[in-house]
Amino acid sequence: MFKDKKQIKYLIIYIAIAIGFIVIFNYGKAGLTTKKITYSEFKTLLHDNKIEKVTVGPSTINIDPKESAGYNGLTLYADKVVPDTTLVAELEKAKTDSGLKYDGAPEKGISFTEILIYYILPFIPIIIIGRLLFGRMDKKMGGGVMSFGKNTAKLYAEAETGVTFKDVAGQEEAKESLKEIVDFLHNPQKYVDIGAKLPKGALLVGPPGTGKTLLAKAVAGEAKVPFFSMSGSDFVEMFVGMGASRVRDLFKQAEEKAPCIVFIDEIDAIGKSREGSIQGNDEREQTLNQLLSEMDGFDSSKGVVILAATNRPEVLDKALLRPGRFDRRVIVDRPDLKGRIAILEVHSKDVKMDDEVNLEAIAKGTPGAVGADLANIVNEGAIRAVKQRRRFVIQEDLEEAIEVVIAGKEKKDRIMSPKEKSVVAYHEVGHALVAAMLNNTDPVHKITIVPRTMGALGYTMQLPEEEKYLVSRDEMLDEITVMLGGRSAEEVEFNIVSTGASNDIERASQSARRMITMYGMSDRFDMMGLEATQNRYLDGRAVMNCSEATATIIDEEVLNIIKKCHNDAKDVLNNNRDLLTEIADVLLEKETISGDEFMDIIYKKYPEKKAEREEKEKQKKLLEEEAKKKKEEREILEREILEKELAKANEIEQNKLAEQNPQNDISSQQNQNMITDNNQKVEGNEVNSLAAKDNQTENDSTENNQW
Ligand SMILES: Nc1ncnc2c1ncn2[C@@H]1O[C@H](COP(=O)(O)OP(=O)(O)OP(=O)(O)O)[C@@H](O)[C@H]1O
Ligand SMILES: [Zn+2]
Repeated sequence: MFKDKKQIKYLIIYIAIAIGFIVIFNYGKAGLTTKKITYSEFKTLLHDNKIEKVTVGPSTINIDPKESAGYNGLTLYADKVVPDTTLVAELEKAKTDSGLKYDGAPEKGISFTEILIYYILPFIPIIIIGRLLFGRMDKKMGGGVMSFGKNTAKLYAEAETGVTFKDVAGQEEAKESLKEIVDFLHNPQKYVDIGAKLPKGALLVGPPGTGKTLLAKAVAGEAKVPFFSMSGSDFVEMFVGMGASRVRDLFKQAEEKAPCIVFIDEIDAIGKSREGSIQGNDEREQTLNQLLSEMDGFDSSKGVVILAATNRPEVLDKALLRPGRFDRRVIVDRPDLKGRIAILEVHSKDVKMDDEVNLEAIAKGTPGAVGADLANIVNEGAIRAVKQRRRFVIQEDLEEAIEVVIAGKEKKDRIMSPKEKSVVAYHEVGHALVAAMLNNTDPVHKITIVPRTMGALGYTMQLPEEEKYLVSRDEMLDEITVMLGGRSAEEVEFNIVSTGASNDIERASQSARRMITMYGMSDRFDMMGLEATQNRYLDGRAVMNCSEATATIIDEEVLNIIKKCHNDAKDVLNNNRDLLTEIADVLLEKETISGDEFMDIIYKKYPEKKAEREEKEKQKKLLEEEAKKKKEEREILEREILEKELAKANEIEQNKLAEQNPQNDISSQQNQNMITDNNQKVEGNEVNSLAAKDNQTENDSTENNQW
């Protein structure tokens, strides 16, 4: 009920004020109109004839003094302590002397007026203050203690996000599909007039950190409309029925502020499919139903557009994806090389960089990284520059930042025994050497045995020479062999096995399994699909799709692959014991060696490898040039086709106009312009769809053999 400390603080203040009021009122009862005096003082007043009236009760005596007694109208009372046998005689005497009135009274109960004054009245100001306090709190924090249903909780509203499409880099396809929504928000009437059905919602789908939230904000920013955002998990937080009422409130607010963007992050938290859940989750279902009916209910011509983000589109309820709801799907995938360069550029805009900094190299070194990672790398680099008292970020800062983001900070103070250090060195060189000797592997970029905070005792970094969208069977096998090369080196050199290879083993087994179950790379099962990806955008988790008997055979096949690769790795290392020792010694001495240093040692023994590498690089350059030329040719061709079509369309249109209206030259001219405009738009779209790449991200792009 109390969501944070602030709320508890308010409650304490409230109670304190309440107690204060009660004390004041009760003090008033005791001390403001009555005064206690001693029994002897009472007797003195009585003898001096200064009393108007006395009422004798079982335990107290109430006294109304005369004005001459000087008590300013206070009522007095005294405790009746001792049995006073002469009291009645004295009262009788005073009655004759000065007309005193006296009476006996039973101990009286509390009268209704007293209850009203002393016990009810004080609560009125308390209630008023309480309402004021909590009312204010509601407004500040939304949905506070006194208004459970009213939703503003965690609703995050921005009048203007200030984010534009320029801030989102490398998501060109996604931006293209969202531009339409921006245009619609700018000018809904245009669409209404022509009778076009307007988009109600779009679903942004992609892995975490690729910029879905950023894109949604950019749509709002470009259209200059308010941005409401809420996370799916906030809807299903508190009590049953809350979620639905929050949805209702959210839409009510949005309609008041239309045109605007409503962004629901993690929509899978409420939008999970209702089928298949036997138990059912009433709260979530209610919330989802409310969302569906709100989406159906609102009038899209007002200009409310709902954007939702998820990285698990496959679990969403089909009803959410039907026309009129989230019928558009915008893929926000991991950026490719070009995208990564662009993202790095965006984030280094406000960072002072040395002229030598090569962002392309950084982008090449981070296959698989998403926008959030890259933003993080630039920032880590800047922090490192500050630490080293430099005014500019240099390439080295960024290189180091990549490693910090991948493997954690260096832990130079960890002391390892020389024996352990040597095991780690051989392990890493094992990975690197196997990679260098096999044909279908990525070049080694760096080998290090400086421990890192994220558990790595050392690692070997390989970087692909170019963006890869497809991985062949041979490449997968060689990759597995490289992963197993670390442990193999320990065996070959020390004839021991250690716990250090657990991560290698896990990844190798996973790759081997996928080869069989998902990629159709085994003879035994041919192209039979045995596993289905469940979670393409999150972690690629898969579910088995076969009988138990088959699963047993799959295990056998996985084991066969692993055994073969393990043996291959050991063979490579046994054949190159000299290199293994030499490089391990260098690594133990230097702790980190670069890919070039490493390859130089290899080239001494295998000069032909050097020639091979050079040949490869030459080929690559040629290919690049060819691709560039082809692209230019294609553009020229497209332009020619377009021009021809344009001319044809103009001709037809002109002929038509001439028939209809032979005199009116001006309007025909105008129409011609319009046609040109339209055609230009077509051109833009065509170029774009041709440029759209088949962005296949199946390959495991992190190639760091952590130990
Ligand atoms: N394409 C991009 N261009 C520029 N910056 C980006 C891009 N993608 C991500 N970022 C950076 O990463 C941060 C996090 O991105 P964002 O929160 O939008 O990711 P998301 O896809 O919504 O992630 P999640 O699914 O975890 O919510 C952004 O604030 C931004 O700094
Ligand atoms: Zn390893």
